[in-house]
Amino acid sequence: QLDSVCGSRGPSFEHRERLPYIEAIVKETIRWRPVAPIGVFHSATEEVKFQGFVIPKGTLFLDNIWSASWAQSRDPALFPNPDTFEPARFLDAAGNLCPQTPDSNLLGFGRGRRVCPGRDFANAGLFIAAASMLWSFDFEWPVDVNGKQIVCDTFEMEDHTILSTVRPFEIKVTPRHASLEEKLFEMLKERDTSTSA
Ligand code: HEM
Repeated sequence: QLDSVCGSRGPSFEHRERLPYIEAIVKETIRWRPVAPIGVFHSATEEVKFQGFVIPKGTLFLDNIWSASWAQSRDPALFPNPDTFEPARFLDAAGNLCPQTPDSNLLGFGRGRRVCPGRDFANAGLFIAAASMLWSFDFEWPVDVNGKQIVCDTFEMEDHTILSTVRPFEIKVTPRHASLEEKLFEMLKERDTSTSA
């Protein structure tokens, strides 16, 4: 899809609507491994009574996004084989984004009035990063001296205060186009000219 839509010029936001598989990769990534497990701190601006509890003014709250999102994003009724990374679950038989699949935006970006206001910007950034990397390179697991693949355990997560990522891992990266470096510089130059014009 990337090669037929973007050809030798590389992906840009103009291609976004015609790259539903890349959009599906982004949605599946947000579902599969939410990166902000506890959201950000909120505080009660006044005393709140909730389900028999009195929450004093000034109480700090953290939304347990990991637990809520994880439980929801692992629900096999919503997402069959939930532990498998499967972007196609967000596509219909014709390969278009499928509105029936629950939106993973609801899983990784919080909820309610304090839902992440940067989610469209984040999704756009993830789209262009995924499209550009996959257009530019092939990615494979490296092999050890016996030719056995060294596969990263994607359940081994690391905490970084409010963020959670997989541990550092190695990957073999091979350019998919001749003279890739020159092509990438040309693309950047073209975009600089079109944005400054
Ligand atoms: C993949 C990228 C991102 C993820 C997964 C993410 C996720 C989240 C989550 C889970 C929250 C907490 C919601 C809550 O506590 O209820 C949040 C809050 C927030 N995010 Fe993001 N975010 C991302 C990118 C961004 C970007 C790019 C921006 C800004 C350009 C941004 C700005 C904010 C702000 C300002 C809040 C606080 C909102 C509030 O408390 O009212 N985020 N984000």
